Amino acid sequence: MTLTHSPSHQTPNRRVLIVGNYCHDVLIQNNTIIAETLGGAASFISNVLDSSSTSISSDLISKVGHDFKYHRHVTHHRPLLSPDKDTTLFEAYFDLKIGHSDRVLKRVAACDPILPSDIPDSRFDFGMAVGVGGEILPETLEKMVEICDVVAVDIQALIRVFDPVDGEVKLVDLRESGFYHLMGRVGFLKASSDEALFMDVEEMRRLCCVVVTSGEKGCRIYGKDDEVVVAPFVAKQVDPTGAGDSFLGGLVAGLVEGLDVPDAALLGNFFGSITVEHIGQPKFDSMMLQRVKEEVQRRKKQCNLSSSHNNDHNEFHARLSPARFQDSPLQPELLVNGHISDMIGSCD
Ligand SMILES: Nc1ncnc2c1ncn2[C@@H]1O[C@H](COP(=O)(O)OP(=O)(O)OP(=O)(O)O)[C@@H](O)[C@H]1O
Ligand SMILES: O[C@H]1[C@H](O)[C@@H](O)[C@H](O)[C@@H](O)[C@H]1O
Repeated sequence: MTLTHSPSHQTPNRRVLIVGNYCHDVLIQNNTIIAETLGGAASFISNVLDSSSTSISSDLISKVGHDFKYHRHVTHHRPLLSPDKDTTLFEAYFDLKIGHSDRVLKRVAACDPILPSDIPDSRFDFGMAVGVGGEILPETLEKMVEICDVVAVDIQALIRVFDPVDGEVKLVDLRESGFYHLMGRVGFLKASSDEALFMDVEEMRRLCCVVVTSGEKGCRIYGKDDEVVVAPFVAKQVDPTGAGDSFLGGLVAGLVEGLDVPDAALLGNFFGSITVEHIGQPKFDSMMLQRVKEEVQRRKKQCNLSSSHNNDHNEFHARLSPARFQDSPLQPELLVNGHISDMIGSCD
């Protein structure tokens, strides 16, 4: 996979298939529940795709249980109901940090897996395998790579295992995950820097485009022959939940629009940075979205006219930055990175 742009001949309304369960997220600090929100990578991703592009028509395959609380929030993408099951539930403990990770996650309930037969027998331009609680099976991913031209995978869908007693999320090496044999058929593999420790990046980049996100530092793209660091946007973080999901939504929105991979990843950084400023799903400002759409179209035109545009990457960042602050009540010069505890402090 090359990282440079080849003029796209895309048709409007490209079909994207998003596969992964919605979940209930409970955020906990100091033995206190700080927030309960709709979660699941699929929900964050569809929020970005639906708001950022008019050229995408997305199908979302997700399962929830009888207790699902957010039917009114997901009217565009109704989940399948597993009446005998609970909705997948994660508790995120922000005061139990281990190593580099910013929170300890426990899967307290798990809904049904998504089976190949739950996925339509139809063709898609793009597939996104974005499970959170082990709901994507190897045979599910196999069907996705068969029916989608390109598949983007979040490694969290493949390498998570769950403690049998308290549900704590642990990671296994990708080689031992049961998905390893499918990696040569995947287009994009996204991992956070913690998750990237559970794969051999040098090996994977020969099979697919690897994107490693690093929170406030942005991300790094590993193509077969080249490597690019993509700069972050400044944000005041109150809750990191969903940053990686919104990043992936922005990346795929950019790719579907015909941007090259680094530019699409910049769009990913953009939506990731907005997400950390909100608890739960961010609601994007309509003027900000309009500005982003205009900048994406402008960038596409610029790239189609020139084959040596890669140095303009910084310019795209500079043009998106002001749009970024249309969504924030804060002025750019006042923004510093903070943590969820800052938010809790201000709520007291
Ligand atoms: N504090 C921050 N400031 C600016 N941008 C951020 C920040 N945190 C995350 N981002 C953006 O979001 C992207 C994804 O974040 P991160 O690397 O934390 O993913 P993740 O660990 O998969 O997230 P999560 O599991 O919380 O959804 C980053 O590459 C970056 O662009
Ligand atoms: O809603 C969140 C989000 O989707 C995160 O990306 C995932 O790591 C969590 O498990 C989930 O609860």
